[in-house]
Amino acid sequence: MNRPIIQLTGISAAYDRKTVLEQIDLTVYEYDFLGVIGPNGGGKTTLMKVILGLLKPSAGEVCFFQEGKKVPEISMGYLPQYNSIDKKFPISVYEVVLSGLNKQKSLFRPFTKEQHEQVRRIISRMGLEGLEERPIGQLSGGQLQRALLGRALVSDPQVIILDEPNTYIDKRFEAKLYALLEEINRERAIILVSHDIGSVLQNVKSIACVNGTLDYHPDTEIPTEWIEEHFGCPIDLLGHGNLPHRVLKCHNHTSNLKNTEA
Ligand SMILES: Nc1ncnc2c1ncn2[C@@H]1O[C@H](COP(=O)(O)OP(=O)(O)OP(=O)(O)O)[C@@H](O)[C@H]1O
Repeated sequence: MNRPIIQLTGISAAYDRKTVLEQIDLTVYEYDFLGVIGPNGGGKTTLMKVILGLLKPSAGEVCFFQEGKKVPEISMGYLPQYNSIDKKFPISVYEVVLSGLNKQKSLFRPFTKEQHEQVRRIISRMGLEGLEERPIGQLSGGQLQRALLGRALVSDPQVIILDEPNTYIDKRFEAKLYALLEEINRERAIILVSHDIGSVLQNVKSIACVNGTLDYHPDTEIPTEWIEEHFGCPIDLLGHGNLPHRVLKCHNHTSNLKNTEA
């Protein structure tokens, strides 16, 4: 078994007085490919914000590990939700990818030659050559997603967190995206938030279902009956391959925080 890199223990999170996540335990391993699924508003993005350190949990602990030793932080790349991106922002593909290195840049110093080379390598790996100077507002959904994936990857982080990377891309590009993610997963862990349970089950190694609480499944050998019993979230299941198309029933999480004021 690979070693843990991220460990969440007893995590709760709230906005103002509204509790969104309660008593979450989760371990992410080296070279893990964790699919995070759950209904709208279930707290998936909030969980990612807690992992990224963008939101302080109201309870619990987030620990990081490197080569089996506890460390204060690990490097993480983040691809935010498509609808959180301002497509009118006047920034080119090259600048978007380069911005993924901001944390590694010395203050008041320009980017180094090596950093620019790294940006060019990633642009080529993402299949975006020739589009370097194009403003993001003039990209297709798939091209923009690849630019954002390049931004998440350019710093060579230990884990990348992708929040709905398949939004607004067609099924043909989705297959390419998963092929690319499989390749990336040979080098680092991936946490993938997605509504598309069918694709997630086919591509990831482990599953976390988030709906206020978290239901973890260490593999994806999940029988349909198990999905019905445990994943009973009101999510559209867009089935692929052997998975049937169905809309799931009510969820079986131990608590429903939707209307709970902490
Ligand atoms: N900044 C915020 N301030 C107040 N409430 C918030 C904030 N962000 C999210 N929420 C609320 O927290 C709950 C969980 O939101 P979150 O975005 O984590 O869910 P999600 O599972 O990622 O949803 P979706 O699938 O729709 O992206 C929702 O009820 C949402 O309205």
